[in-house]
Amino acid sequence: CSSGAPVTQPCPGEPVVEVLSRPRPFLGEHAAPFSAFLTDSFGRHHSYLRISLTERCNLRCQYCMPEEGVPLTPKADLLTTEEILTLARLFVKEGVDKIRLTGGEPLIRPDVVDIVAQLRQLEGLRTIGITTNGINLARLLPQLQKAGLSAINISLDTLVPAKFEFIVRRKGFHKVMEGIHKAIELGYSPVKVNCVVMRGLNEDELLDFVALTEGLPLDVRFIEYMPFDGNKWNFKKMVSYKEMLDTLRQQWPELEKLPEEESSTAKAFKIPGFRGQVSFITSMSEHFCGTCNRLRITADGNLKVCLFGNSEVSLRDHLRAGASEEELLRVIGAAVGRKKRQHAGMFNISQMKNRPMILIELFLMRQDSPPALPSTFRNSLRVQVLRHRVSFSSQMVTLWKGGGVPQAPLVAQRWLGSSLPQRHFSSHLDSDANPKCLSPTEPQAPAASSGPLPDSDQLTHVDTEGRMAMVDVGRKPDTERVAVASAVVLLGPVAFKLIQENQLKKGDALAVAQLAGIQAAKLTSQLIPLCHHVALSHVQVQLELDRTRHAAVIQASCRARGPTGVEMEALTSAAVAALALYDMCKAVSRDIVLAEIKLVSKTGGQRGDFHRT
Ligand SMILES: Nc1nc2c(ncn2[C@@H]2O[C@H](COP(=O)(O)OP(=O)(O)OP(=O)(O)O)[C@@H](O)[C@H]2O)c(=O)[nH]1
Ligand SMILES: C[S@@+](CC[C@H](N)C(=O)[O-])C[C@H]1O[C@@H](n2cnc3c(N)ncnc32)[C@H](O)[C@@H]1O
Ligand code: SF4
Ligand code: SF4
Repeated sequence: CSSGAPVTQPCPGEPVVEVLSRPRPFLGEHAAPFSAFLTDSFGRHHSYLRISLTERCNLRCQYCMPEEGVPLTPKADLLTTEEILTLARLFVKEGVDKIRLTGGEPLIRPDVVDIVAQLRQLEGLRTIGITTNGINLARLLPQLQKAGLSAINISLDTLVPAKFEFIVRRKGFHKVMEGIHKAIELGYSPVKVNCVVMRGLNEDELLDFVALTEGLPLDVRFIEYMPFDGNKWNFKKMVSYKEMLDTLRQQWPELEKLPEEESSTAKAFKIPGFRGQVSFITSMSEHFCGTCNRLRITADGNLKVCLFGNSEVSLRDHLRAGASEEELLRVIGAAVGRKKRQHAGMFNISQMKNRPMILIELFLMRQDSPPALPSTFRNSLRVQVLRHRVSFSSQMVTLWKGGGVPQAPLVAQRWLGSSLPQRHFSSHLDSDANPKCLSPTEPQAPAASSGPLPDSDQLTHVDTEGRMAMVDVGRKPDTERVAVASAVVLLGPVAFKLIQENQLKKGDALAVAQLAGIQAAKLTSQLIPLCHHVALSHVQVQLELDRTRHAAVIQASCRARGPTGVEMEALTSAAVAALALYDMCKAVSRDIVLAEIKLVSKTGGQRGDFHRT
């Protein structure tokens, strides 16, 4: 999940979950072993870290960003500069020697020059690169170069200004060209130009792009169009590497293949006598996962071990919870250890959920919206039920006002089900039956019914006539509530090994259990009869393998601001994640024990904090 409440430390007395030792390639007598934390179970060393500096962008490229835009993470949830540098320092200490700053558009982050300058101080970091759309490049490059920027990749998908505006939905062609020339002038070599090739859009410009390399020291890189949420990827729109190569060879039969660079995304070629070169990034038709050395940190602080994997872990939450370096490394090591051998294949990844590209570098789409909704609506629908009130994202309002989905209020109400009385809903519609957009920071509407608070010596779940009743929490003050619960699944050696190697026939058990836990937290009020519906602001479920016990240790953490706590959400989440793990493994063993479901900590309630000792 993208979100995640501050993660608590393992409790004293809890079993220590060790990082699994992974096979390491032979390194020679004198070479220092590469960090085990950054080595995955296939022996790949992750020495290249991509950090997204922002989710924002001054362009709107069709292949990267859904037309209706992307919901942005609140600023407070994005990594601060200090957090970025702390993480970078840690990764570099462990052996990362190349960092690429990306985004969104990294050059719209106001302190980008300062970030480069501070990264430059990190001993062991050999390359600091940026991937940019080039709009602000000419202006910033001199300062960036002085600060220590060593490599530049610039995106440009067409050499026709009018087409540029169509593809990126903004103006700016000439600024990008100016940026490219500035990079050449300042001595960057080669200047890499990234061109995403889409059939019917720009595949007719391949030769024009190659022609640029005759006189300029460019590496023009043709990129196969990749599928991400909301980018309308379609196999027919993708132009494969082989097809592009054929087109080039017809014009330049002498095209020469250059030696492969280790762990590079690109296959490079050169036309003899040309100053520059041409490359192909073949993520779709010929993946290069075997030599993958990349990790990513998203702008909201999640570690994403694979571009096409949707498993993420929040380093931000661990940092903010005061995790020590060792604890952070343990979390990083566990995530790297779970990295898959390769991506799931072109067609599978086009079916799976992943962030839109602009946010990769979690936005977990609501997956529980009713299937009857038109997909554009489903993807952009963001409705929050904040105890007795409903708020809609501005994006949603635009859609509505644009007449896209006139039945939206009804549909949303159906989605929310009967849990929300009509009056609460309609009070947020204006006289034209359009929703009023309330931001989550606006004062909350008073609770609809707020009877007396229960007496402390009264049974809280029984009314004065002895019937079952929910506690009325309407008058309790809203406070920030966090609860963490855990569960242990004793898998036995057979299921443990299969999970560890991700070899279960049913698929990635840890990922399924994690999602089940997140879903369960959201559904708690529907499962536990007298439990209130709580508008959760974060749910995080983490699973780690404990080799000593052949167990999976689950930790679920829930956060909400409100008058009632979230321990039931955290407990339900951990319990259901454990059940889901059982379900994934029952075909290989029934000797699986679900154990130790317990509350680890709870903060923010009137009765004081609880920490299990
Ligand atoms: N499959 C896969 N493709 C990637 C990954 N990182 C980048 N790419 C592809 O490479 C393209 C260009 O990305 P860049 O930001 O220029 O990064 P790069 O290719 O790693 O750049 P260099 O560091 O110069 O090698 C992207 O559009 C992707 O198609 C990755 O981790 N996995
Ligand atoms: C997400 S952008 C971020 C950096 C910067 N804003 C830029 O455009 O260069 C990083 C790279 O991903 C590429 N990209 C984005 N969406 C893609 C897609 N669907 N398929 C292939 N490459 C994509 C972009 O062209 C760009 O080169
Ligand atoms: S590819 Fe880069 S420039 Fe284009 S929308 Fe995505 S982040 Fe912005
Ligand atoms: S798809 Fe995943 S494993 Fe493959 S190269 Fe990209 S990040 Fe690495």
